[in-house]
Amino acid sequence: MADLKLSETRDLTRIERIGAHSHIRGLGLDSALEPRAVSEGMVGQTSARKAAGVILQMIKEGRIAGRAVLIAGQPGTGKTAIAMGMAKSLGLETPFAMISASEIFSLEMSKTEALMQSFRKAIGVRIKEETEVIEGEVVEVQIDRPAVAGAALKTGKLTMKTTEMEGVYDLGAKMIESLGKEKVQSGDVIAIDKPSGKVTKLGRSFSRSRDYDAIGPQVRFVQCPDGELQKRKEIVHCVTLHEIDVINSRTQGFLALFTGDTGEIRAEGVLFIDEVHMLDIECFSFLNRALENEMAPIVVVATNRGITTIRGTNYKSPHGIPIDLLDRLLIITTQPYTKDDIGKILDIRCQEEDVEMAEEAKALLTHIGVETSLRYAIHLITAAALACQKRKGKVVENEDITRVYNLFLDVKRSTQYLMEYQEQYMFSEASIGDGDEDGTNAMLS
Ligand SMILES: Nc1ncnc2c1ncn2[C@@H]1O[C@H](COP(=O)(O)OP(=O)(O)OP(=O)(O)O)[C@@H](O)[C@H]1O
Repeated sequence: MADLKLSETRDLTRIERIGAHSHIRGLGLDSALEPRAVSEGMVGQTSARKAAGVILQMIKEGRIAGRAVLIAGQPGTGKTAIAMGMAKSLGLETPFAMISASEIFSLEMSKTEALMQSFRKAIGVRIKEETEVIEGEVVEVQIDRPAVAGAALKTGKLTMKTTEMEGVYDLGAKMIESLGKEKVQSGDVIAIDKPSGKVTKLGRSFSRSRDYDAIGPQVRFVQCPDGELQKRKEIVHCVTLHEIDVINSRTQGFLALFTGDTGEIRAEGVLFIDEVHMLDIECFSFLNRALENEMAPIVVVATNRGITTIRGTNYKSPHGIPIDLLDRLLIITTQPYTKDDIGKILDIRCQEEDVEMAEEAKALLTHIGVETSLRYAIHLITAAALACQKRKGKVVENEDITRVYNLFLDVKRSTQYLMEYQEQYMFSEASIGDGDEDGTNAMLS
């Protein structure tokens, strides 16, 4: 008989972002790195995608050290989408950290400390563990009730089997609790991680498939495992250095993470710094050095600025990036979208947001996208779906699009509105023109 001990474990879960780029699943390239027209959520922007694909190839061959990537292009031309596509193509587990350069300037941390933290969020460590598991079909869970309520801790016995053997294990209170939490009953196939005592339900044994009617279609049936009940199993987790820092700052943190024999393999990660022109000269010099470190993740920066002042200096430079750093960057440019591309991206977003839209309404929305911006048109999808829901409709029609188009202003109309009513706003140019240099009159009125 074996004794099962349960030590406290903390699951590391990352919060998945469901948002603007959730439809991007890769770069949509074929095996020859040629971009497919519409693939993995990606549309158009072919030369930028192809260039990104070549960079991925360099990453995979380990030939990118000391360099980084700059994606330059107008707002809303898919710079973030391409960076996301690169990260997704590197593998689902690839750490991808995204920051906007202005986040670095927080009060709690120094700029370089904050930059360092984001670097650590993008460096992954794959931890290979070999642990002992007990895997088999549950024959019986027997729990002894204490004679007097609350007098002693609960104990019990767990009988498990494989196709070749059967074993009985003593249960302690914690183990009983975790079996209860997973609602384990006889006929279930489970795995128990021995060092931590974590119980995972793998499914129901095929021998119980006649119970099917009673339990419903959501149950997964699996074969009763063969071989020994107790096995050594290899488990691979991918955690970032930042997650390790966080766990490490808690007591007993490391123990929870490293159980059994561990080996480490480093995983490539991607750090995406948006609005890179917001970094200042000190951060740029930090980046220059950090890129030379062999642990550095792939750094992809993006900007929509042209020739502008480098923050913290009086000098101007392309994209507001110092020439020495610029020289290390592989530069990809994105181009404005055609009407056809905008239509296809909107179509993908409708699917992603589960919104059914009539062809005519799609054409209208595409037209709006061309006249205003892709982002604005994407935002109208959810709003139009809500308008449709309100009138108890199932399919978004022209009327819903028109309604939300009139409710929410795009940049052009908002500017026009301000031009017409500027004297009613604080600090408006009009009040400065009137000789009220600091705008106090406008503020007080
Ligand atoms: N080629 C594309 N295929 C599919 N979706 C795209 C493509 N390009 C952009 N999108 C989507 O359009 C929206 C706007 O694009 P994105 O945020 O990538 O633009 P950006 O160039 O980073 O803008 P900014 O300069 O304002 O940061 C996002 O929801 C993005 O996922």
